Amino acid sequence: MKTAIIGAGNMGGSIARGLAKGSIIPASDIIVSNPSQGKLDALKAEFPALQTTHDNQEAVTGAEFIILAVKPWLIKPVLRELKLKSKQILISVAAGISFEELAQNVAEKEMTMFRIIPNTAISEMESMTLIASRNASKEQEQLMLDIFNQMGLALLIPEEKFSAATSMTSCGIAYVLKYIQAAMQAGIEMGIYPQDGMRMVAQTMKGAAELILNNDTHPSVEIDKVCTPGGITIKGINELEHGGYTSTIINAIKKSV
Ligand SMILES: NC(=O)C1=CN([C@@H]2O[C@H](COP(=O)(O)OP(=O)(O)OC[C@H]3O[C@@H](n4cnc5c(N)ncnc54)[C@H](O)[C@@H]3O)[C@@H](O)[C@H]2O)C=CC1
Ligand SMILES: O=C(O)[C@@H]1CCC=N1
Repeated sequence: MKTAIIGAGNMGGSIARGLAKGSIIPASDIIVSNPSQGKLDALKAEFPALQTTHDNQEAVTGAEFIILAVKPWLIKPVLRELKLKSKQILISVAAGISFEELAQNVAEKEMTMFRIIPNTAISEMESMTLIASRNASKEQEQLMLDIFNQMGLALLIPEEKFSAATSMTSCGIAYVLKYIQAAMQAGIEMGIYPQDGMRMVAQTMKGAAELILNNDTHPSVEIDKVCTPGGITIKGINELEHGGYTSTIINAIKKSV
């Protein structure tokens, strides 16, 4: 399944690496296009079978999948220059660019399209990837889920839920990292070295995520297990609430929509 990736930045580069490491699309089927050479050289050094080019049209010619991973404001000009065939499958990574806008910029308006939103943990094969489809068969949807489930966890959702879910997951990873940073700052004030604190908090966060994902439990159940009546955790939990923790997170996630 020849796959063209347009843009070799954070997303395009990570998707190329994830695909090449996975078992569905071999590296020799992947061609990545980018204007500058450095990122292409880095990809080629890791996966010698992968092909690279500076010419977007050369990349997409004959490709079954075309993954658009340029900045949102470049989607329109890049798409308008491409000559796409009705049988090709267009996959856009651009946040905030609707199927309707994509369709307006291609000749084949009814072609199969997907929108995907990974987060930056895709570089670790631990992305939460959102997928929406347009004019796709069940088999094509399943293939997309299979591909992106190899790079973490993938979920197919309707396009109208995309911006809310993007805020929770793709922007959300920055909010989660912000918690790690804040907890580290507290540790530093109390004499914990930043490098030690970073590992302590990151492993704590990974453990919290594993508790939820492995047991299908609810955060309130897990929080209850930590909070000994009259103990120390509930003092911190109540302080978080006095400081508007829950409300601030709700507002932050809604602000990014
Ligand atoms: N960074 C993130 O966390 C996420 C980004 N996205 C979306 O992914 C898309 C790409 O974002 P990033 O990878 O972060 O940006 P980036 O700036 O790291 O990568 C974009 C790449 O496109 C290349 N490029 C520029 N003009 C080009 C052209 N005419 N043809 C081919 N390549 C060209 C750039 O040289 C660069 O390597 C954006 O649309 C963004 O909304 C989606 C989810 C998460
Ligand atoms: O901040 C942004 O616009 C991009 C899209 C989702 C995550 N980062």
